[in-house]
Order: sequence, then C-alpha cells, then structure tokens
Amino acid sequence: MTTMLSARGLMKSFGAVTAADDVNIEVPSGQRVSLIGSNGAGKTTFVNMVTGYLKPDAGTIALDGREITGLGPRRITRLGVARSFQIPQLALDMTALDNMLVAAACNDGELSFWKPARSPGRRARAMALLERFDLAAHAQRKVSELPGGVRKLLDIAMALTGQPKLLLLDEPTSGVSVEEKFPMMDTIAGALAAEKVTVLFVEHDMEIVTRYADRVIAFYSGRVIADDPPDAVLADEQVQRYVTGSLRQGA
Ligand SMILES: Nc1ncnc2c1ncn2[C@@H]1O[C@H](COP(=O)(O)OP(=O)(O)OP(=O)(O)O)[C@@H](O)[C@H]1O
Repeated sequence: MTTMLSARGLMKSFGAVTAADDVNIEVPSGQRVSLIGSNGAGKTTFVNMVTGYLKPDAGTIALDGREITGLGPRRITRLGVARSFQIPQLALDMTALDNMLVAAACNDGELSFWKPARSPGRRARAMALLERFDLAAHAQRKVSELPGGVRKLLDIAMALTGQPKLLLLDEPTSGVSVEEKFPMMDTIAGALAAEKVTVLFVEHDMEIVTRYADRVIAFYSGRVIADDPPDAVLADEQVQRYVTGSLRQGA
C-alpha cells in the first residue's frame, strides 16, 4: 500500500506557544484517521500545515510521494488535498447542484464567463456524488431551504468534486442531533470509501472515533502522544488524562 501523507519532524511555534513539536505522521492510502486532542492541542495547526495555510518552521510534508512543504493552499488543492469545514462554506441562494458545479469548476481552475460551470460532464459527476451522499432529491433546492445536517453532507460532497487524494474534515457531525449523527456518519463513510479517498478527520466525539476511525492520532501540547487503532488509543493512560478526561489531570 502506498503512503498518501508523510509528515516528518514538523515544528511550528506562535511566539512562546509550541503548536507542533516534532510531529511525525505517515498515513497509508485509503486509511480513515481521526485526529483527537483537547482545545489547543495542535490538531488544526497540523491540518493547516498539510493544507498550506501555515508554513512549518521545520520539517517536511509529502503527498503521495511528492513534497508539498511550504506550497500555498491553491497549489496543494491542485495536487489533491481537499478540506471541509465545521461550518459549511455554501452559497445559500444557489441550489445544491449549482453549489456542486461551482465547486467543481473552481477545483478545475476553470470558473469564468467563457467556461460555464454547467458542462454536461461536470453535471453528471456532480449528480453521481449527490447520489452517493443521499442528496439527489435536494439537487434543485436552494441551500437556504436545507436543514443543517444536509448542508454538512453537501459541503463534504463539494470537497470531493475535484477527486482529491486526501480529504481533511473538521468534526463532520458537530451540531447534529444524537439520533442523526450515526446515520449521517454511515452515509459519509460509505461515500468516502466509494470515492477511495484517504481521510483525516478532527473529532471530539469519542463514539464517532470508535466507530468510524481505522486509526486515531492523539495530540497534546503540539505533540503526538498516541497513534494506534481506536481501542488502544482510548485505553492509553496519557490519552485518558489529557484528551478524554476519564483520568483527571494530577490523578
Ligand atoms: N494563528 C495563531 N496565532 C497564535 N497562536 C495560535 C495560532 N494558531 C494556533 N495557535 C495556538 O497554537 C496552539 C494549538 O492550536 P490549534 O488550533 O492547533 O489547536 P486545536 O487542537 O486545533 O484546538 P481546537 O480543538 O480548539 O480547535 C494553541 O495554543 C493556539 O492558541
């Protein structure tokens, strides 16, 4: 199996705060990896370095064998890294399908007056993706009319329009009700497996982590303190002390 992401010796400081302290992470192609850690542990800093929003002070990052360290976000997106945010980035006045088409055109670097987003090929691919996410019935509805959970699914579907190699998700079910979160994650996991995309997802909900991650990487104070399958990480004493809180600090 090929290595999709390789981060070696990553360092990043903000003044006196060390947000990444010798972070080493190798992710094989097709794996679904959850990043956990309490607030300020360094998860977003790591994601921002992979996506090019932050330049590491030291260390290297390679995507599918190609070094991407220090490249800007647009270059890194072109090379196959996509991202979906906790708060969906959608055009509310446009339909779900048109949001997909614009995302696809932006990913192709082709959105202009002369090259309309609505090409037949792009439309077929967008509809196929909407179907994978159980969103086909919403294709012609304006995003402003759609419930929050549907918007989140749409945002992830949009991130896949460029056929990325690596997808970074930020708490895909945050703000979703307890009854909805597992069905929604089943849909997301099924769609991501069908797209054969490697996934890193930041998550605070340990039930989601246990059910849906192949592997869990725990951060604390800018360092990776555990990196193993979910059961092993959640049983780790440092993780219980500093992440899940099941062992109180100082206990
Ligand atoms: N742009 C910045 N400027 C200054 N300090 C920053 C910046 N970004 C992050 N930090 C600091 O770096 C540390 C790691 O933050 P980071 O956002 O990576 O944590 P996190 O694990 O993603 O937390 P959360 O779960 O709250 O999003 C924190 O102490 C944070 O305050």
